[in-house]
Amino acid sequence: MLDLIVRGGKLVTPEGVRQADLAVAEGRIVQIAPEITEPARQEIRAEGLHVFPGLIDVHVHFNEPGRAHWEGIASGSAALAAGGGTAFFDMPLNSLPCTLDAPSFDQKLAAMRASSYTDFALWGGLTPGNLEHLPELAERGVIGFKAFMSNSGLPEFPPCDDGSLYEGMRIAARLGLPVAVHAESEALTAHFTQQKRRQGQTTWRDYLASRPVFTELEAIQRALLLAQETGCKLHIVHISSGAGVALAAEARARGVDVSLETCPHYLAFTEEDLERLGAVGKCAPPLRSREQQTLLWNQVLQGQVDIVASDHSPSPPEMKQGQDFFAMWGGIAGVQSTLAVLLTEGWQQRGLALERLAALLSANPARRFGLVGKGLLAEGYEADFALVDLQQTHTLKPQNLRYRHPISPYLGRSFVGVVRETWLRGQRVYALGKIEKPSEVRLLKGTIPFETAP
Ligand SMILES: NC(=O)N[C@H]1NC(=O)NC1=O
Ligand SMILES: [Zn+2]
Ligand SMILES: [Zn+2]
Repeated sequence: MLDLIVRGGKLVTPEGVRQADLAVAEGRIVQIAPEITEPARQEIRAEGLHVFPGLIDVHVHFNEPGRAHWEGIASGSAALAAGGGTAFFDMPLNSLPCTLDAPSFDQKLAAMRASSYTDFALWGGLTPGNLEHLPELAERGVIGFKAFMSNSGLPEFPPCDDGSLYEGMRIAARLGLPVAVHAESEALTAHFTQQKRRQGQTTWRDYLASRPVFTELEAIQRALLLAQETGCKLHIVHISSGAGVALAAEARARGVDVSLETCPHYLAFTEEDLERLGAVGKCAPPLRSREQQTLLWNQVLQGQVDIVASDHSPSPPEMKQGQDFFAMWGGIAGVQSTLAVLLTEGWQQRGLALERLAALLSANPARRFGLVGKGLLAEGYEADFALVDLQQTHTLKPQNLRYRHPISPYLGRSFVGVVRETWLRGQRVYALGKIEKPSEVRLLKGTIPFETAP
């Protein structure tokens, strides 16, 4: 007996969109066919709806333990599910302690198991002070190591100097795990920041001027060189500029093992929007010019960007206020809106094919990080999916947001598509505004072997 049949939905598969029935047993997709006649315990009618693979957001900061007043695992993962997501990779910082060794990993894992509505993976931190702890983090099952090349905004997570990044990449290469970098030059951004602040220039325009595109390019270039030299798998998070993507794509063409991530906010906003958004739109790297955004969109459409992730990094409202733009928290709250942004700005407005959209949000994250059985609507894969009505539109209101604080640059914006339901391994976790706890959530580990020859 089957557990579930999803009837007559338009399935978004790598081969394109096709209308079919989808059958689930024991949490997996067991059959996809024009008409499934076997009996099932439950049926859902999906005629007129699209069925997307569940989003896998490889970049969020849910900040728990320690800073649940900024966000939280329950609120953050509920927001993800409300946006069609079924798994997230939590960053090793903004939580207290940061995920820098085995005990802090264990603490975060316990918090995740207690509160998450979806599956998850954990990034371990790579900082100058924890190189000797990388092997124990690998044994625990981190998905990779995250390093900052510039100030993280938090003293407890210091950036890597070149030497530490090089050594960390050597260790990561030996362990078979990727290194993710926040690529902005500390030397240059610190220089421009001090220059501006010394002159009392602290507006949003001054903040933009302190982090020009070339400060991102310089760090990307250096990370690529170090990855090439050490043989480490590199993932560049939140590339904000078309120029940055071009640089990394060139290196990939020469054989560097690098994956490229951008975020919905770089695709949805430009620097001119900062005047209106204020601190709600502050992030690092910052929003870019229309020209850089156009280039970035073309690269997304041409398949040069691998992954779109939210970099959801909110703070309490009081940290987003004041006169000094440099002093405010930098981070965008967006984990609930990724699919909505790509459907509207990508599919509707720029002709991004739905199967390419699903590759950016689900299949590529699963493939790059070795999540076997995740990220596709195909037989044998886990039954993680979202039912989406593309006939409907919606305008994002504060009461729709499931975040700890109802703050988001997308408030008031209209989007095509409404997520009706989200299912994790054959269990409904979200339906029409209501969130439900699944019987089990899992720590996802990559299948890359972490003990390879030295
Ligand atoms: N610490 C932290 O979450 N920083 C993030 N925020 C942001 O805008 N960029 C980041 O790297
Ligand atoms: Zn970052
Ligand atoms: Zn981040």
